[in-house]
Amino acid sequence: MHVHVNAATSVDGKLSSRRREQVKISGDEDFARVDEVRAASDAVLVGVGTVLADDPHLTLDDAELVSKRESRGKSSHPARVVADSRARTPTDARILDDEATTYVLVSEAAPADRRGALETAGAEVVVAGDERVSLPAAFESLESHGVERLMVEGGGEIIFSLFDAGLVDELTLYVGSMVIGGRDAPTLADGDGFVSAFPRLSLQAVERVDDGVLLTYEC
Ligand SMILES: NC(=O)c1ccc[n+]([C@@H]2O[C@H](COP(=O)([O-])OP(=O)(O)OC[C@H]3O[C@@H](n4cnc5c(N)ncnc54)[C@H](OP(=O)(O)O)[C@@H]3O)[C@@H](O)[C@H]2O)c1
Ligand SMILES: Nc1nc(=O)c(N)c(NC[C@H](O)[C@H](O)[C@H](O)COP(=O)(O)O)[nH]1
Repeated sequence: MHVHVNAATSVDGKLSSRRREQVKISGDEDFARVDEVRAASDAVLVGVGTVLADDPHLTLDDAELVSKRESRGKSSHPARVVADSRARTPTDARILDDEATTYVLVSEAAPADRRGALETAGAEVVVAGDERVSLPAAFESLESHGVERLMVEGGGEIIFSLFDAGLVDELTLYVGSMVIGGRDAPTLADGDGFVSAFPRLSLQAVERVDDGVLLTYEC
């Protein structure tokens, strides 16, 4: 499976503010590019932290991209995936509407009633891992459902885990020309952080987009 992480940060590496509320870092051109990356993917993944903070929809905004997918025999939108060990996704989350298939990756620790509630709300629940979602095992399961290209839209906890597990193939990072600051504001890669064996990336392209910079890396 090809795993493409896309994110937008401030110049100081923050994904949002210390309030963990969504901050519009990208401009129109970058959001249009994000829509194209979504359209080229079989599924789009976020961590449950992003679902709780942003309540994202993760479908395509551009009707032309929807028709192009349909003409290629694909579903109208990529599937949506949330990594959610304890099945905390609210049943009224926007990702659980019927516009696209939604997989909720949970661990064995997820309470049975929460799993059931998510299934009733239309989610396909995938169990992988004991306490926390095992990303390698969950990705194998997604592959068996036909997911060959996976886009990851954050946040910082899940992105760290993906780098830690060596699962990232490509990173596109939009750096907006703004400072967010705050020692408790989420960054591109949070988790425990690395103290050695830092993942090294190979810079492929640097491009001016909106009033910021788009960096493309092979990982
Ligand atoms: N600017 C951007 O591009 C962008 C993109 C996305 C999000 N954001 C911002 O980022 C913030 C949310 O980021 P976040 O770091 O709090 O949340 P996150 O990475 O979206 O979700 C983290 C949660 O995912 C769950 N998870 C399940 N399996 C995991 C695993 N193997 N490794 C790590 N986590 C796993 C954990 O909860 P359980 O232990 O309960 O499973 C964890 O707390 C919000 O402020 C949002 O606005 C910004
Ligand atoms: N590329 C990007 N630039 C930003 O400035 C920003 N704040 C996000 N944030 C990503 C986060 O996951 C959002 O929740 C989804 O981008 C919302 O997706 P929807 O429009 O609801 O489909 N992503």
